[in-house]
Amino acid sequence: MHSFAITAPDRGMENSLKHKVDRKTKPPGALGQLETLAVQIGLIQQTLSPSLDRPQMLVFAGDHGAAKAGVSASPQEVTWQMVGNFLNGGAAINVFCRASGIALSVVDAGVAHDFVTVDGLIDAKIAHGTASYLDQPAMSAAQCAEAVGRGAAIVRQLAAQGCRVVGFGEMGIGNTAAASLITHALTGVALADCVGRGTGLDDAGLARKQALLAQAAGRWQAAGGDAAPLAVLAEFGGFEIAMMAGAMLAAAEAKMVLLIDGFIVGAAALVAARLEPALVDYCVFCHRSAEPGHRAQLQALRAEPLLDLGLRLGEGTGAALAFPLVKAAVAFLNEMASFESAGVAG
Ligand SMILES: Cc1cc2ncn([C@H]3O[C@H](COP(=O)(O)O)[C@@H](O)[C@H]3O)c2cc1C
Ligand SMILES: O=C(O)c1cccnc1
Repeated sequence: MHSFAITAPDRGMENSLKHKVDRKTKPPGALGQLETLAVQIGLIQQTLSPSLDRPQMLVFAGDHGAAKAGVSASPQEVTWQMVGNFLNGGAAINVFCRASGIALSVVDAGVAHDFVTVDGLIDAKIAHGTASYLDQPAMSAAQCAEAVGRGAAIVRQLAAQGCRVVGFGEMGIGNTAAASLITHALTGVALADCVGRGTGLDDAGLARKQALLAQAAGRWQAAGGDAAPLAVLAEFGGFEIAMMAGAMLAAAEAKMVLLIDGFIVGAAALVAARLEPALVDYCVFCHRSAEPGHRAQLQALRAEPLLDLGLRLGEGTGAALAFPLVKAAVAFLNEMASFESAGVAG
């Protein structure tokens, strides 16, 4: 397995950063979570004047064998069709990345479709979709390791180009189901509390999804219930989640700021953080998803998300929407007057 050298940022500068924040022309603590964010980013970059160079969104796409069994309200073809929409600039994530000043690339981690080569699409396809975890592990250990490695390689290339902040998004019909199983297996929270309506299942659809996922969790338990992070990842998939986990590990290793989106990206972050706990120090948890299982992830990671807008879209939309706040945190640290420089008593 790949290894990643991830250490928590050195806290030696923390007091200087806090002092800089406290000397700004405002009451102490008045910028709330933005103050915590400014200190976090200063620590990640080990500077009192951080900069968010070359922000990049990576949208990882993959298909799920279990999608055909009816774990989603939407048909599997929507995955590749939405990839086309991303490449044409028409999806929500395109709009929000443009609005927030983030470049966007799409990664084919394992979509069940053959794409033509185009700008903006990174071909890292492991296979045409995973196997169904209703019958067997979604992927082999070798495929899982390959996905993690390819995700890491993509981010290392970005780091070499000077990217300091990377957002994570995803597309894959059926991937809320995979995220639910991963969350259940890694946190121990009851499966029923980790399963939600995804793209919009009705009550009968939700009951069916619950039953199918209980079957999958039962098969895993019967096979020994190995709860090691990579075992869980290979068991339930998907390729986009595995590739994101590798990309996140490489991003933390490169001391980038990681913008974590909602429930599915959160499942990848949970896997990565179980492998390398210091990863969370590099993560900005951008929003709280309306998917109920997101709560279990955030609690397990002791994360306080920036936004709570009732979003349940994925694609990286919550991360792109939160990025202006991240920029604002860095901007106030760099640009706001201090009591001394402004001649204000404080
Ligand atoms: C048109 C459309 C656009 C999307 N963009 C993101 N998702 C989101 O929905 C999927 C997960 O939900 P489930 O597990 O229920 O399939 C993922 O692809 C996710 O990114 C979409 C879903 C649809 C239908
Ligand atoms: O929070 C998410 O990532 C999410 C929720 C529902 C559907 N797709 C994604």
